[in-house]
Formats: sequence, C-alpha cells, structure tokens
Amino acid sequence: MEKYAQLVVRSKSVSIDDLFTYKIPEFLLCDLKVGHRVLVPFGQGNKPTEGFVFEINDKSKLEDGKLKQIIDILDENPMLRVEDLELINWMRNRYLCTYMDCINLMYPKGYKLNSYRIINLGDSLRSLSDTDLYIELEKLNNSQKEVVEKVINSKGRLKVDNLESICKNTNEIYKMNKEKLIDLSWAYESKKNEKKICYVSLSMSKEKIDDYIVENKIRVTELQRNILNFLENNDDVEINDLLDLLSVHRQSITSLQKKKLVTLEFKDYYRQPEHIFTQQSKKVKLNEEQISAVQKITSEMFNDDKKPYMINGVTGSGKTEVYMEIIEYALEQGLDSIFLVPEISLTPQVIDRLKNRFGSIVGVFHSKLSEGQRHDVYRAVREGRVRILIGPRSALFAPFNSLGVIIIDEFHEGSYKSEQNPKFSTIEVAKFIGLKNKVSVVLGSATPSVDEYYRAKSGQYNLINIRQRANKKPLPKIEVVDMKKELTNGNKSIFSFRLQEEIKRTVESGNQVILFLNRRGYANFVSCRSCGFLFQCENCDISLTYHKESNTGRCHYCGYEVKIPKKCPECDSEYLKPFGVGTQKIEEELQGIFPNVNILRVDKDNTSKKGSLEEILNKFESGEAQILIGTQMISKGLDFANVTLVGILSADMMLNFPDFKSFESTFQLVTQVSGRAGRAEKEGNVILQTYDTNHYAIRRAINYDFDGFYEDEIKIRKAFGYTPFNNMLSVVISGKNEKTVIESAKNMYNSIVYLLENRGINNFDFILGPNPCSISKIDKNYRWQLLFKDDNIEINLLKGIIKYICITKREVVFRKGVNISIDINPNSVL
Ligand SMILES: Nc1ncnc2c1ncn2[C@@H]1O[C@H](COP(=O)(O)OP(=O)(O)OP(=O)(O)O)[C@@H](O)[C@H]1O
Ligand SMILES: [Zn+2]
Ligand SMILES: [Zn+2]
Repeated sequence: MEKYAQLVVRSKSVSIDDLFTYKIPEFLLCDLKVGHRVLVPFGQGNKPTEGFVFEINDKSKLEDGKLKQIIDILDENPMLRVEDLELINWMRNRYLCTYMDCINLMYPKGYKLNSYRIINLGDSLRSLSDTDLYIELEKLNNSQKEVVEKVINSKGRLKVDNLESICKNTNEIYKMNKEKLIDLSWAYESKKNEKKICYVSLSMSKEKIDDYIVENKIRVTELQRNILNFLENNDDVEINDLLDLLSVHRQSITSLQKKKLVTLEFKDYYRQPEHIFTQQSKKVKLNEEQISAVQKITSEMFNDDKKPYMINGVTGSGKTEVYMEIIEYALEQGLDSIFLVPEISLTPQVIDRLKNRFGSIVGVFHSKLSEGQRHDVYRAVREGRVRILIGPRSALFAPFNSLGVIIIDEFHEGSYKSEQNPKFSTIEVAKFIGLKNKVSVVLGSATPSVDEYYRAKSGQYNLINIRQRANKKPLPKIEVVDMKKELTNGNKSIFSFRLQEEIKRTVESGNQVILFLNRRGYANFVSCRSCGFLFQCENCDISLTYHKESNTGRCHYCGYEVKIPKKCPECDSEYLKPFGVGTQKIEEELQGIFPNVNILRVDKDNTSKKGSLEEILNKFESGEAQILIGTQMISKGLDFANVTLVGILSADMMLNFPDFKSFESTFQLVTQVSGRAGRAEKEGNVILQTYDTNHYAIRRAINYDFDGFYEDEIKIRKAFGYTPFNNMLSVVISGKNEKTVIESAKNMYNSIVYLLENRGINNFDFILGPNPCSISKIDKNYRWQLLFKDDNIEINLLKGIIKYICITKREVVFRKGVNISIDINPNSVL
C-alpha cells in the first residue's frame, strides 16, 4: 500500500510555512517514523533539502503523479519526538511563528549531525578470492559493477555523503544491498567535539586464535603474546589502559592489528556518572514549611491531573533546598528534571549547589556553549547520562526520555520570555509540556509576577507559601531615605548621609555591603550646558552613555561608540557635562569617601569574559573586598553570609521607566536586592534612596507587602485592560527605509480593518497605532508598531487575520526590506 508523509522543509522563505506531501518509497516504508529527518527534492531544481516528518498517512489529497518521493532518511532515530511535534503545532498557533522557528529550538544548529553511508562488500562477495570476485563482477550490470568497483577501490569501505553520488538510481543500491552484493550501513559524524575512544579486542574468539596463528605461520613476539592473553580475559579494553597496564608501545598493538589478530574500534566516549547519590555537600534538615512544600509536590508526582505549582517563598526561605529535594525524589522514581534559571551566567552559586549535591548527572546548558558542547549535552540527555539539566529557557526543549519535573526558578524574570522567534513564554510552554506529559511544573519566586499570581488566585495553580526565612531571622529592615530632603540639607552626593554612615559602620564591624544601581557606565548622557546639545547614537533613537575610562559615549543598544570632544560640536562651548549616574561613577565616588576600603564592581562592562563574574564573586565571598557594587546582575540568587547591609541607590530610575510593567519591576527588584542581606546568622538591613517616597511600589516593597502591592497593581491593570486581563499582541515593523516602514504599517492597519469589517466588526478601539515605537530607531532600523488588545474581539479571530496578513499575504501587504516581529504579551512595548 502506498504511504505518504507530510513534512516541513527547511527553507529560508517564511511564506512556505506549510506541510508538504511526499511519497514514501517502498524501501523506507518500514523504517520511516514520524519525527524523522529526511532528505527530499525541493523546489524547481529539486535541490536535496532537509525535511521533518510530521505525519504519515495512507491517503494523499494530491494525485500520485504530482508527488515527489523522499530520497532518504537522515538519522537512524527520529530527532523529534511525538510530543515535540505536538508542542510545535501548539506553539505555532500560540505565537504565530513558523514550524522552522520551533524546530530550531528542539534541534539546535549545534546538533547538525553529518550523516553518511558506509558501503562494504556484501556477504556474497566478501570472502571471494580475487579471481572469483572478478567472475562475479562480470555477471553484474554496468551501474552495479561501477558501485562494487568503487567499494573495492576504497579498500572495501566506501564512505559517501549520499547514495546518489555513486549511483543515480538509488533503488539499485538498495537492491544490491538486499542481494548481499554490498552491505549498506549508516554512520554518523558530529562536526565538533565529540570525544571518541579507541578500544581493542581480539578479532576472533579465543579458541580460534591459536590455530589461526599456527595455520598462517604468524610470528608473535612475547610482548604481543601478553597482549593477546590479556585480551582473551578482558572485553572492550581502552587502548590507553592497555598501553599503561602492560607497558607496551602502540606499535605492538598496530602490528597485531596488521596481522589481523586484534581489531581497533573507535567508540563514543562515555563519562559514566560515578555515584548517582553522592552527598558531597551537607544536606540541610528542612523546616516544616519546606517539608510540606516538598510533600505536596512529590505526593502528586504520578497523578495525571495535577495543576502546576507556584511556590511563593520570601527571599532566603530555602526554595533552592526545596527544589533539590523534589529533584532527588524524582530521581529515585526514575524521573529526570529540568531546572530553569533566568540567566545561567548570573547563577554560578546555584549551579555549584546542584553539582555538589547530585554530581556528574547534572548537565549545564548555556547560551555560550559551543555548537559541539551543545550537541554533547543533548546527546548526554538522550542517552541518560545527564538526568538533571540546569539552564536558561532554551533548556526546556532538551530531549529527556522520562521527564518528571520542570522547575522555573525566579519565574517572574523577564528573560523567561523569548525575544527571538518563536517569542514564547517559558511558563506557558512548560505548562503545556506538563499537561501533555504529566510532568510536575514548579514555579518559584519571592516576587511572583502579577500576571501569574492572578492565575494562581483564580485557581490555575497550587499555591504554596513559605513565609519564614530558613535562618528564622526576620527579613532585613528597609529604611527609606528621601533624597529631596537630602538635597535641601546640602548633600549633593549620590550617597545620603544615612547610607554613608551605615556603610562605615558595617565595614568597620567586619561585615560586607552590596550596593545596587540599575545603570552601568559612568553617566547617563553627555550634553552641552550652553546650547543643550545631547550626544546621541547615530543608529538608534537613544542618548549615549558616558564611559569615563575611554572618554567615550556608548550606545547600549547597538554598541556604537564615539569619543567625546573637548568642545560642543554644535556651539563650540566647553561646557560639556555628563549627567546622571552609573555604576562606574558610584565606584569612583565611593572610593573617594572610603579610600581604604576595597570595592568590587559587577556590570555588563566588566563581566563579558567567561568566568569573570565568578572571579569577582569569589573575591567578594573570600572577603577580599568589603563592598560590591552592581546592576540587576547581582539582584538575585546570591547568597553571602557576611552581607549585612544592602543599599539601593536610586529606586526612581526603575520607577520612571516608561513601560507598563515598570512598577512591578521596581517592586520585584527592591524585594530581591534587599533579600541579599542577612541571609545567615547575622541580621541585615537595607537603605533605599528615592525621590518618590510615597509611590505604592516603594511603600509596599519596604514592608514586604506582596499581597498589598498585588492589590494596587491589579486594579491599574484592569483599568487599562493590560495583562492578565487581556492578551496584548504587538507587531513591530522595522527597516532601514523609513518611508517603506510607515507605508507597510499603514497597509497592515488598513488590511486588518478591511478584513474585520467584512466580518461585521466596526469598532477598532482595540487597535493602537500604527505609531512609531517609543524607541523609534534601533541599529539604523526605523520602528513602527501596531498594538492589539483582545478585549473586544476573539483572540483566535485576530490571530488568524494577523497571520494571514503577515505570512500568507506578506508580499502584498508589506514593502520589500521590512521586518515584521509579532509578539504575544511582550515584556515591554517600547
Ligand atoms: N532548612 C534549612 N536549614 C538550614 N539552612 C537552610 C535551610 N534551608 C535553606 N537553608 C540555607 O539558607 C540559605 C537560603 O536558602 P536558599 O538559597 O535555598 O533560599 P532561596 O529561597 O532560594 O533564596 P532566594 O530566593 O533569596 O535566592 C542558604 O544558605 C541555604 O543553604
Ligand atoms: Zn553646545
Ligand atoms: Zn545605537
């Protein structure tokens, strides 16, 4: 019976985001499975192209004559699992992305296997003498003969990338394979970093070997005899072990190989986990709140209809210990875990804790991993050598065989929303995986996002609270300093008198200080006091940040950098002055006030090198410095016993950020940063400097009143129709040519209105725009935006129309050279 495959083809063009039907040739019928990567002829030139099988059907809507055939299967096992395909279909609908966008997540570029065929002589030809072989060859037809000759010329082991290269008619080759003229097998090669190890074994059974030596009059030295004896008693010996154990040279072995007594074989390098449950770090005794959190989750692990869990536990409440306990339980039950962190390079301490507890079955996924390393991690996961994977949002797609738990630590963090296609929400995807595959999904945070907390309150989560710090100490007291008053009292410094006093006291008593400022660089911007000239990025609609050490203005969006001249380029005056503060300036001023104190700084500018963040944090931990200054990078996950004072230098910078989530971010940051103080035996306190002492985000944060903040914030969200009450769908149209960008944006608006009017909709209040984005230019690209709220309209109808316009009708609606970016519930709408 004929069978057909529906497949996705890897192609650069978006407009072919569709399933294509191919005929499955008979010889592949048994082997081909859904999820297989295949080779297909595609396009007019029938270019061999990669495809991914989504469905296998008995019928086809198209006539047989019009269908092309699959050429071959590319990997032995399907790379995409059935559940991956299900997830892809769901994501495509949810995020209006393409099949390939999703496939690239699950089948990362780093995992390109180079597959090739190995052709040996088949059984019916292999053992023949040269003359007999010649006679047999003459019986074959020309193309068959050609193939066999090629195999013979390659010393009986021909390696080809695709079968067509040795015979146009690949069916012929399969036929020859069936008739045992040749022996066809698959081989794989990964491009990079796959470690292979050479193993030695006897080439025949030990009973036969002595006869063979005698019969063929082979001379064997005493050393070689030792080797053979050793191999008679041991299987699969690594060549290096053999050399060490018997103190022999490699030559002795290769000479045995030449005499066909031993075979050498390269096999994958397996790093076996030595002990799965070695307890290298001491396990803490969990307190009652922790135990009940663990019990709730583990007791339901095998339930089919469990809800996801949300752990709302104050900073330092021991959430990480709870996660580890859940992971350990899962392991004992044979289940694997994914542990997601907002940004892997910012969480060295968490990685250490997991590795110390679980040893070598912990794998780390990293955006900075090389292709080869990513590949290795995926393989290790597939083969069960890694059972716990810690990583950023992309680790969610690791191909575990029996996933039991997904943990999303600090789930409120913005990095869980992807900014690249597909622009997925990690939480949504995790919940989908959880639902479909009965995986326990655990979200944890001291400051849940308003969106997710709303869902928890409406019963979509099992909400678990941990209200006490693990050290049983109260949360650090937060003292507010009104910077307006500071100014009237004659203090022009960035540091209030109170903060200076507390820093002094803390340092003198041998404790440590963390100072937080949300902006790197030296100053915010440089402008002319005489004419108001402002140094701005040439490529972006952004003012340049001043960096003192290089005396340059730098764009934090595109990297553009320019020397700051002595005189104003506009009016020639010498009154150029940096305004605002960044971490560099803080460091400089602080060193001026405390000349004898050692200060460390952590921001993007000095941690881009791999390992540099760890280095600074280690120095701080060892007490080499008393003060650590940093940006968001130090706001979460850090656990230093000696830190008793945290200073938040300007809460207003976050508050005044022009985005609807800025109050929420402020509340979260203040809570998280404050949480770095007093985590062990010593009590901590916090000083928060602000010009806006009355803002509800500040007032609620200083009392650790999460529920109060939530109540304030949710009212505003409701009033404005923001998330979680509505989905917000943003379409950004960008391009180097401003005119075509504007035209495209207007075209899009008109097309949508037209299609909606056809469906009887006449009120378009839910569409905002088209307008230029708040940041109207980034990296020389002009940006326009259309924003949709689904309060008056069914989301699926809206999405259908947008997809139709942006993908199917793309070439009609949009001008050449514009990019379209669709984002469902974006983090920010700037
Ligand atoms: N039951 C316990 N007994 C003793 N110490 C504990 C216990 N639970 C946690 N700790 C310790 O308390 C500190 C804080 O715990 P942990 O880092 O797990 O908290 P967290 O809730 O993840 O913190 P945060 O959200 O603030 O990053 C750690 O040093 C941890 O080892
Ligand atoms: Zn000027
Ligand atoms: Zn720029």
